[in-house]
Amino acid sequence: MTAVASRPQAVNLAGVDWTAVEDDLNGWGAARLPGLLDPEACAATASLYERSELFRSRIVMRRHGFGEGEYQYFAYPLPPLVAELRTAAYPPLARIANRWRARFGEPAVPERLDSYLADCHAVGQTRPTPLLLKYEAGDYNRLHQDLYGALHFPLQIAVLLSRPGPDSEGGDFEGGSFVLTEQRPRSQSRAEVVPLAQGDAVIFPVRDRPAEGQRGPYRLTLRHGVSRITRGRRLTLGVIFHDAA
Ligand SMILES: O=C(O)CCC(=O)C(=O)O
Ligand SMILES: [Fe+2]
Repeated sequence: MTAVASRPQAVNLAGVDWTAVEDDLNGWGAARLPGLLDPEACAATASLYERSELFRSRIVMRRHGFGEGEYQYFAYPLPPLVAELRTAAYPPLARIANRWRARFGEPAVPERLDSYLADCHAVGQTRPTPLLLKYEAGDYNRLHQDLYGALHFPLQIAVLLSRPGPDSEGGDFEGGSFVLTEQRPRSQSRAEVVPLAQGDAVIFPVRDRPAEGQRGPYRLTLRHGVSRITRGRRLTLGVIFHDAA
């Protein structure tokens, strides 16, 4: 058993104010969860990157034009901490997602992750999507959307596992900001940089979010990425709720 497996309280979701999360998502397109993982859980999760038997595939970003750096998708069964985070964060996020879907007259997604994944599996989206990303100095992640088939859950989470800051202050890396862009239809994009400390999470829309126009709701299109890492190494845990085709 890993240290992660033996600490079921490692995911600190109990104190989250989901109303504030929803307000932040509706207000500016992202919500920060400070200290979702403690430093020990961050280090234990980051160390999983070396355990290739835990993953179903490894992606070298340059080969696909995605940027510089690499990531690995976990295999099922997910490590306990990752499974716990995906399962526990799903219901409150589904409630937010369903209020968004209702504004467009779309049917609700299931209230529980296992039911939602059954829907994914029924349309051939069976491969797990939670991932660990690893960037070294000079690496970056181009603005993108994590869509893997016809079904997508509207929200996702990324957790910073490394310590930002200069070496002299114990930081693991510098640069490497989490960036979101948001585009109105037929308009220019707005960028939002989300400052993250080690263990902080950011919740953000996978593809779009509703905004209220004069003739009813319309969609703002979002993309996310990471600016260039200028020193050191930066690891992230990505939690995507839909499985992949
Ligand atoms: O490394 C990051 O902060 C972004 C990761 C990402 O693209 C994702 O989790 O989908
Ligand atoms: Fe992503």
